[in-house]
Amino acid sequence: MEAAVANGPKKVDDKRNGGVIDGPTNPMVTPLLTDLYQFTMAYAYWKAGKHDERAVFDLYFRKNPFGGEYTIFAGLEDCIRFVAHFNFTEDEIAFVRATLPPSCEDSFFDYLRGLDCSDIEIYSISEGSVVFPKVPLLRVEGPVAVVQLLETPFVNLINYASLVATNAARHRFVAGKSKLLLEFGLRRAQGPDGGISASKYCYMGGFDATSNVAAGRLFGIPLRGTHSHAFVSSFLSPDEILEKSLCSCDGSTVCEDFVSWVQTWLSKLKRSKLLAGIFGETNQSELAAFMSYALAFPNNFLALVDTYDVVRSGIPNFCAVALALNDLGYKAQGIRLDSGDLAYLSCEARKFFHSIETEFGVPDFGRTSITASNDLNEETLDDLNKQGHEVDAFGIGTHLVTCYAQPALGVVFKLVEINNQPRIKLSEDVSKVSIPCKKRCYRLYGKEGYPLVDIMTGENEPSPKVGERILCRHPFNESKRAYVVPQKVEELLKCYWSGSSDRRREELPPIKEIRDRCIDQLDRMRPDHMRRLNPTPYKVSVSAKLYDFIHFLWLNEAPVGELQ
Ligand SMILES: Nc1ncnc2c1ncn2[C@@H]1O[C@H](COP(=O)(O)OP(=O)(O)OP(=O)(O)O)[C@@H](O)[C@H]1O
Ligand SMILES: O=P(O)(O)OC[C@H]1O[C@H](OP(=O)(O)OP(=O)(O)O)[C@H](O)[C@@H]1O
Ligand SMILES: O=C(O)c1cccnc1
Ligand SMILES: [Mg+2]
Repeated sequence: MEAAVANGPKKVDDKRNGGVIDGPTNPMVTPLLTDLYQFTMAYAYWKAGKHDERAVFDLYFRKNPFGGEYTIFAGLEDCIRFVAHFNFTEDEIAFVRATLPPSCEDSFFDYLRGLDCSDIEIYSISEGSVVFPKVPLLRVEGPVAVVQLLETPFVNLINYASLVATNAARHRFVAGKSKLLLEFGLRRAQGPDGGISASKYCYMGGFDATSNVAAGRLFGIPLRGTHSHAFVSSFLSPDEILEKSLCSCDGSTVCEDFVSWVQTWLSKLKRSKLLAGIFGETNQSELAAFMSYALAFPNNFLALVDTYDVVRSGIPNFCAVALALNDLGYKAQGIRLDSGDLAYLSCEARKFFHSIETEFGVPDFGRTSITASNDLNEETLDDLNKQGHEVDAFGIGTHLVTCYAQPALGVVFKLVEINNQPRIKLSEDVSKVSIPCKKRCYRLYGKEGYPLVDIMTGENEPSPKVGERILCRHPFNESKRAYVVPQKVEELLKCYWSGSSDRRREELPPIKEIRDRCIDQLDRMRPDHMRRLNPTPYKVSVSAKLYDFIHFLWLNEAPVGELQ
């Protein structure tokens, strides 16, 4: 196994494109990360002399997740990194040999030994795009046995990535653009890879930062964090603080006894006009924890205020420390609420901060940041909005990273053509019938600049043209069709891996660029596709020619029943 994470992923120098492709982020992503049947099929293809037949597979999903009408496509870069490094080590070949029945011929393993993805071509929608059911996210072409070996890892790499990026985008949609969204899910994620992937793809889907340090290092994602209840409850009293001096922010003065200074502020607050009667004796061990944290991080003081009593202790204690820091030229960052009624408590905190700004003339104190966490999800965010709240930042873990509302996206990988012969997979369930042929896919935009419809055509059909009317048909429902005169036509599938051919491939953009694409595309969607309750389905269609062909092939392949 390659020690990719510890020593930095292996690199492949793709000279034709002037770019270096790193190896998979996770060293567990090897050619063995597949289902056994991919190897048994590879052997059977090989034995039948079919292994090099040129196959075309589409990777797509059938239904948008979370009851929505859109999905964010993520995971492409990991697929490309995987194919760029696809080959078997001797150990892996020995394991496959020991796993398959002894009757399998030796030459098959020589064949495996020589395999790589130089004969594979991958056309893909750009990562971070808004995508819809049935439209291929990836079209993978190459020798059937090799493409088949890629099925499971590709579906694995795209399924959760796209699901969690979509979940992040949906949380962003409800929270609103102005809120800071922090992903706090590592401890609750499905294992280390779940945690790392969640941090990466939540950032891609529109979160601002993660608490996951390893993800910050691997992907350059902004890191953020506060502190825990354990830190607060670990202090017993202010007497524990031995080093009490704090230098002012500009270094010009030293406050020799920060602890007493904070106590003085607390007394002033207790006696103040606007705050009188709100609180009495605050919890002194909590105050000690806040003071210690401020002494350690005077520029980044953010206090968790719900360990004992938010209004009677946490907020006044925070304010006393923040005001003492303010006297030394430091600006406190804010508070975190992690229990109770987050709408009510955030409003109480805001009132408290405004009163201090007014009474003590501390500029901007009223705008001190309020972070909320505790089992948040789309519904609670929506509810908080309806009630009215004063939260500036949300820390979200469990529901976000485990995709609590829907655990899988149901991505599939289907053969659509072999040796230039279109293939179809039939099903009693029409939504499961595959769309045959090597296809091109386009997004057509309307007058108002919104995407109107995605259309799939046969590979050799002329592309839709701006200003030219084109008939868009539902792939399976005869009566659903519409003419569209596109104002803009965007071809969706671009070459991201061209094997050893001379075809130019697209660069793999940095994660920040993918995130910007995602945010930008979501912004340009028609609002009724985006709403949470009963969103309008986005139309996915095929050309008239492809429609006719699908139904010709369907009739051709389906046996005619006989009534007795
Ligand atoms: N104003 C609100 N409207 C709707 N849901 C809220 C509101 N405030 C908090 N919540 C949610 O309500 C749930 C409260 O959780 P829970 O019943 O475990 O209480 P708690 O406040 O965490 O108590 P504990 O002190 O035990 O931690 C959380 O999921 C939280 O996100
Ligand atoms: O609630 P989530 O969306 O998963 O966000 C992450 C949670 O993790 C921490 O809780 P902790 O591990 O201390 O557990 P607890 O709050 O459930 O006691 C933090 O205080 C958040 O509440
Ligand atoms: O930094 C935090 O406040 C944090 C990080 C992870 C989980 N809960 C909280
Ligand atoms: Mg919690």
